[in-house]
Amino acid sequence: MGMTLAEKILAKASGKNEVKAGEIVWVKADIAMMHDLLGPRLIDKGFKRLGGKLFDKEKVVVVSDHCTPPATVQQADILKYTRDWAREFDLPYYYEFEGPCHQVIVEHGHVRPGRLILGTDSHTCMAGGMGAFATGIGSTEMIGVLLTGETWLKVPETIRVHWGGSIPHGVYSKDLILKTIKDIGHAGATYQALEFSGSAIRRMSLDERLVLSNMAVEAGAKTGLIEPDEAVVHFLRDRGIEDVELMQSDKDATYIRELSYDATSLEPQVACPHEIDNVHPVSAVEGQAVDQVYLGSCTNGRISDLRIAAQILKGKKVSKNIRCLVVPASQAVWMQANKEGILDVLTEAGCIVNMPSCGACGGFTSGVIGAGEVVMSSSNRNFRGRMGSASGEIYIGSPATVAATAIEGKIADPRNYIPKEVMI
Ligand SMILES: CC(C)[C@H](C(=O)O)[C@@H](O)C(=O)O
Ligand code: SF4
Repeated sequence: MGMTLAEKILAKASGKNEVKAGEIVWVKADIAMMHDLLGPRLIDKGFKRLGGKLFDKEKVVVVSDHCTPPATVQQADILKYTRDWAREFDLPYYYEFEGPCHQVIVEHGHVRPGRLILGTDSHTCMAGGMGAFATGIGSTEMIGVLLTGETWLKVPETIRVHWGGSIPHGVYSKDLILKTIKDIGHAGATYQALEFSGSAIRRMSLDERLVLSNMAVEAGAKTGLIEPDEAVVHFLRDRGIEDVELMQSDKDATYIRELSYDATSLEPQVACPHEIDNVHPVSAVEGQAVDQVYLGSCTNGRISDLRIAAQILKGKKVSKNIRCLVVPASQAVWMQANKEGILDVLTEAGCIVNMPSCGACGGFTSGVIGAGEVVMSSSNRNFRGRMGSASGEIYIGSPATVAATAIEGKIADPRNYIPKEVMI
């Protein structure tokens, strides 16, 4: 019987020829990833009590991103703890101040098609956009992975999400995933995998694909996969990685559910407070006043996102009534944006460019919101208190919607600001 991509990767990770949804398998991790907040400081005691020997330090990646730069003494202590731990175990892959872990592990070539990636963060699923089976696990579970390199997983059923047609002017992958989550619901794909397919997805850049897989968990999914293709091969080849296996779902694979859309008629979408599936077309919320806009995060802080924002904001000014924070998703993105003059364009327009970090996205550092403040954000979550005060309100949309909103100080339709010929 045919297998889905998720089943194929888990078959490989469990050393079997075939697995099927519902089966419980022991799997070997190709990468075990932790970050500062849910990493060493939480696992160290238990890990050492059980022997304290890493299964393979080449497969362990630690990224300090949530507490960078530290806003409190407690965060500074967490950073120091994490750094000391990485030194104690002589980890070859410890990254600090480089940006959110999910982006950093992609850029450094740890994410490859067919790999099983386990991380102590819910958005680990982002790596599925490169054709890996990637999922978040708890810190306690990570102790077992660090000691043995293994864990058990139930093979998930797969929902196929097909986006045919072509994406219209002013609409982006963020709009596709918001519409998808609206229909599935924020818990509608619990313990299932999403697999994105169709002509609209095939034509997307890797940057755009990663937005879809990043947000799979917002529908409750275990992971979000996209069949890897030449774009992934080129990306890895640029990083000196040649040996890339392009696995695909079999034609006769079984899906638990199939959703089919035509992207051609999609409008920009906005998730309204306080749930990510409370999604409406931008026309329904246009004019809603905001206090802050935030362009960043592992969801939508990549170079293509910054390019879109710069196209919209070039020669214009951010509304005087708001703060506009721009946070590149990594140091590499920051440097590329600098080289292209994007940071100048954004700064001249009145944006504040912060260092790559989880800071404002999760309400940890630089950029938290106060009581009753309203934000338009390019990130992935809008529950109460996510970015600071529990009485704040968060709207989520594409980088283009965020940039257009920055100009008006009110939620705005990006299609009014993008020259027709500019598409990514
Ligand atoms: C801090 C952590 C619990 C968290 C996650 O796991 O997703 C964070 O990265 C987020 O985006 O909310
Ligand atoms: S969603 Fe936000 S807080 Fe979570 S890893 Fe990404 S950037 Fe960091």
